[in-house]
Amino acid sequence: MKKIKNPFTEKDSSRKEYNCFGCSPFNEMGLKLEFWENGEEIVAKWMPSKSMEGWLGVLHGGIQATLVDELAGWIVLLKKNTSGVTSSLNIDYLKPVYISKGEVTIKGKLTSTEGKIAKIECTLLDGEGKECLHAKADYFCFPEKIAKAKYHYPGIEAFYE
Ligand SMILES: CCCCCCCC/C=C\CCCCCCCC(=O)SCCNC(=O)CCNC(=O)[C@H](O)C(C)(C)COP(=O)(O)OP(=O)(O)OC[C@H]1O[C@@H](n2cnc3c(N)ncnc32)[C@H](O)[C@@H]1OP(=O)(O)O
Repeated sequence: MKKIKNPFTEKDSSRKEYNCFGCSPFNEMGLKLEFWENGEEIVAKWMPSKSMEGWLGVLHGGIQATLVDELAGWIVLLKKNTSGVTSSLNIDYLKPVYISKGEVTIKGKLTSTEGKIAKIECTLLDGEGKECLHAKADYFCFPEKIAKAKYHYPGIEAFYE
């Protein structure tokens, strides 16, 4: 698997301005996600902690939703070569994600594009590899020019060494 570079950390102003709850390494409260590419799939691994709990021992469903939403956002950056915003997110919570089972894996891919909407599917596997969540996300994609001018999209080459 190929590690994806996070180009948003590289500007001088990043520490002050780059605060994405999902992926900024500078946001103390955030999830600090990092990403890998495996062919068509984008993959992240993340360690759940007690502070992210809902029901006793179970990873909060809102955090699970954030994990797949963030992954889908990066799938747009990497596979649509632009930036976008979540237009809809549908989640089937199939099994509880027990924090005690350790590191979860989130993976997903672009399945189709309908006009400005990228259709993305993601799964979340618990520490034992069991599929606990399946998500379908629709992402509204900005034209690349707008993404560059308004949304700090750095161009696809910035994500690779
Ligand atoms: C120095 C460091 C900097 C770092 C920077 C940060 C890096 C972060 C890195 C990585 C992050 C990636 C991961 C993200 C994960 C999180 C995702 C989220 O949480 S997203 C938030 C939740 N979602 C929403 O808030 C959507 C709310 N919904 C909407 O805005 C609308 O419903 C929308 C866009 C989904 C559909 O709206 P319609 O159906 O009306 O579509 P139409 O009219 O075609 O366009 C809407 C707007 O799009 C722009 N637009 C579209 N096409 C354009 C074009 N050709 N030219 C210019 N603008 C265009 C325009 O501004 C337009 O807005 P007008 O109302 O006209 O102001």
